[in-house]
Amino acid sequence: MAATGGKLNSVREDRTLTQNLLQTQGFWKYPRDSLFSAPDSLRRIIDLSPESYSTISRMSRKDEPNDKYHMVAVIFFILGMGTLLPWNFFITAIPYFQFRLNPEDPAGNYSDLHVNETSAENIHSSGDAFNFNNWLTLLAQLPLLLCTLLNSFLYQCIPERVRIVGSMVSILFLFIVTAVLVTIEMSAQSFFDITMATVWFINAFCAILQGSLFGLLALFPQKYSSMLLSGQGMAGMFAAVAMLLSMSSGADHRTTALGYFITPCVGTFISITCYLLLYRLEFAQFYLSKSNSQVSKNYEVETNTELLNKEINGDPGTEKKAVLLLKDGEACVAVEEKQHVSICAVLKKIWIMALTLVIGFTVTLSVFPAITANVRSNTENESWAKFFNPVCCFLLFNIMDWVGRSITSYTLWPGPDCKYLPLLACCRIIFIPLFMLCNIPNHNYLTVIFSNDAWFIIFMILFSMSSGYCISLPMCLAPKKVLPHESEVTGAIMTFFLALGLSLGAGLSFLLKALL
Ligand SMILES: O=c1[nH]cnc2c1ncn2[C@@H]1O[C@H](CO)[C@@H](O)[C@H]1O
Repeated sequence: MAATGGKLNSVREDRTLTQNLLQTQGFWKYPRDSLFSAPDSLRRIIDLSPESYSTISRMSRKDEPNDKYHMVAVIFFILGMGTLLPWNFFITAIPYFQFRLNPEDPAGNYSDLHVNETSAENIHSSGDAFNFNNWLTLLAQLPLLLCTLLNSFLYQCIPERVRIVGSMVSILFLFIVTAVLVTIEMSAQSFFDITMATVWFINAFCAILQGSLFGLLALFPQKYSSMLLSGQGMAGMFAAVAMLLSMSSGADHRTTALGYFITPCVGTFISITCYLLLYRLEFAQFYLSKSNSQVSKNYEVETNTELLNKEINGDPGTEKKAVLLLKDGEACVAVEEKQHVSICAVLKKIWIMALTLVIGFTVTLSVFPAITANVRSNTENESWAKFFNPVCCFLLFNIMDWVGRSITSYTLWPGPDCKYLPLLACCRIIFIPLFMLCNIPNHNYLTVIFSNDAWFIIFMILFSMSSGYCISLPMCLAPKKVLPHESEVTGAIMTFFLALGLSLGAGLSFLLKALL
């Protein structure tokens, strides 16, 4: 009895010591080296076999690999780009698609689209009969919503490698189809139908890819998630630069479009190679092996449960269990609890963030790109008019969106407890009428008020920067509102609301287009 009392006191001492060091995620965490110095008494209580102890010692001290040349970080950046290449390459090529859907001018040069007054009007009178921008936005975002839901079931029955490689190979195939379509002559209706089917499937695979990659990232330290998000932001800039390069090549519209669509084929191929390479890198293998229960068992040692559980539970017979394991390369004493996560309880805590995210994406997608892609320059300068929309709409949006997202690395104003976040996000609704009153040819009901190009540029800078910030802020704040064991569910809920906001915005764009 006396001996037991002594041991419990030691645990208490160690717990205070380690709680002072670091208390996160239900883990009493020991910085790697302190496990082997400070908690001797605890090691006595934890019934550690010499074999297990040496495994942990070897793993945590010597065998934890480095991310050599930041290879794994770069790979996640490229994979992030890969997930948003389809969406960005399709929206940036809107002028090309509008040209193909304009049956009255099949031999024209789509690079001249913004210069040639007659051509631009044709696009609005005939090409837009298909409502191309709106359908493109809707048929890209709806499968995202559906497949994000589907992926939450698929992950149980299809292995992650099959899902990731399978979706990337399918995306590559569909991009090849899009590039081949450039060279084939066909009726506008057939071209529209095939393109829309391609957009639907390519974005469905993209959603599975995105969901699976986020699942994979849960095994890696936080830094790697930021790399993937940065890569996603870069995809839009990549598409805009590819469009500008192909337009400035001076080639005819077919060659220009072919060159443009071959770029994402190469990009997707590089993404597939990078993903396969990931499994060969020691650093990645180290984290990926955590998903393999066989391997992780090697690093998890059950403790002298009866004794320690009495201490952690207060009374015996509850579901808590003490284990020694490795987390992020550090040896930890963890209290494993069977904690039941209620989606409703999590939703109650994060609904303000979820609503802000939905409003942010709804406002953005309601006008970008469906409305903004139609804005034309009102200058006489031909070269400026030709590059106006690709530069001031797509390139500018993607750069400033990325800047807005990056601001959240420095400040999270107005903080997690602000109840007015959705109201702040609602302020962005003002951009909807502002863009609708810009220089868009063939207004039906509205008139052009902001005809000067400078207005459009100013609106675009404010709109895209606030968009990036409004989207990134709730994504960063939501995990701060929940308990550590609820963070995985929180991530899944926020991904669902992200897709919901994108789809609502895409739907709303039809209404706004009709009001133009
Ligand atoms: O699948 C997606 N996941 C995350 N963000 C997306 C996705 N599709 C579009 N956007 C975001 O929507 C805005 C307009 O293009 C951009 O911020 C882009 O990153």
